[in-house]
Amino acid sequence: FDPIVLPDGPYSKFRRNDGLKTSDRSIYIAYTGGTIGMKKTDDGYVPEPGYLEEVMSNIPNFSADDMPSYTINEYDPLLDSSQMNPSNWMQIAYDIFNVYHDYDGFVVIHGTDTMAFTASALSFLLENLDKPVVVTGSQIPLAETFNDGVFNLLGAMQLAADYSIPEVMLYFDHHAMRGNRTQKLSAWDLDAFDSGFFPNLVTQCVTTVVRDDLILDPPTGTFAVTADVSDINVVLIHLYPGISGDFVERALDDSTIEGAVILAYGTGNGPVGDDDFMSALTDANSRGVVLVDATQTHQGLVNLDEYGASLKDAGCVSAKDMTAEAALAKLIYLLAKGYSIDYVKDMIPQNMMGELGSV
Ligand SMILES: NC(=O)C[C@H](N)C(=O)O
Repeated sequence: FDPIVLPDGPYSKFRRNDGLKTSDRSIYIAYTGGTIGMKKTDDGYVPEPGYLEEVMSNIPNFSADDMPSYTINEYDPLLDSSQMNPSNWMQIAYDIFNVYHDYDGFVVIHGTDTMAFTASALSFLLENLDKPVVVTGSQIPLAETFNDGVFNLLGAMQLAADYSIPEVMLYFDHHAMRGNRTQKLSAWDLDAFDSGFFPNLVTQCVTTVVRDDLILDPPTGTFAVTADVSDINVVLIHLYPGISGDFVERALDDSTIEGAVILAYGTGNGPVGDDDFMSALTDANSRGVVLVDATQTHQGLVNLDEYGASLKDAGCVSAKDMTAEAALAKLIYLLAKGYSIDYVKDMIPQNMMGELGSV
């Protein structure tokens, strides 16, 4: 990007400009678990209650003058994010809902493994969000001398306090991305997340660079959490060479399944010449299962009209350039809202929360 043409932090229209100092602002931290707060033991890293807050209190940066005051709600139990399911997304959504009017912004401390799923889900669940929600964590625990957690958490906290960006963001390695565009690309690199074709919303350089032009417009409605996704049964089927119709049929053979994301190749392709495979999908579609074709690639755009035959012939609708995480979260959310099957199919390829479409 060109720093000359982009709004520098202080000039961003989302910079809070009410004369208050950062230290006069308060943020709420929902601490769900993850490596960032883990303690080293003889058995490896383990989440330990109270430990993250203790480590934070020993790092002066967290109580510096240019930091907001904060309240930490530590979840019980603290979870490795690989243990999370949609009912944990609801726990976070209701948690933020309950204290929404008491804080300037929100940070969700979360494990990295399923962070992109949670960030995607929250972007739909937190309806009419007009305050920042910043999801973060780290690859190395905060308690280690060399760690990425300290900058991730400091950056997330300042962003939640100083900017009124009305979005769920994922902050990692000095940049904030739109949450529902992110994927975890590395279990090794400290720059672990990326938002595909979609540029970073905020980049922490010597100053903070904010892409005002990309940030969602503030909502007109009232903040609410109206969908409960805890019990929605949706499956994700990752295509691979040799996948059989029998496998797909068994994966979908459950009357409680309401939807399926088919994680297809490249621009949404699959083995359309395999009649068993196609009829497994066609049958599910005729039973009312909403089938969504999303790409396996990190940068891709599903185009079901590219070739003569496509998964559209079996009833799939296009997730366009949505990530698998966003497609799954959006499908679950729309089904939880109780919309008709036709309406859900209609909405999947349409932009709702900035999750799809080019800039
Ligand atoms: N870096 C991490 O946070 C990974 C951890 N397994 C988690 O997702 O909770």
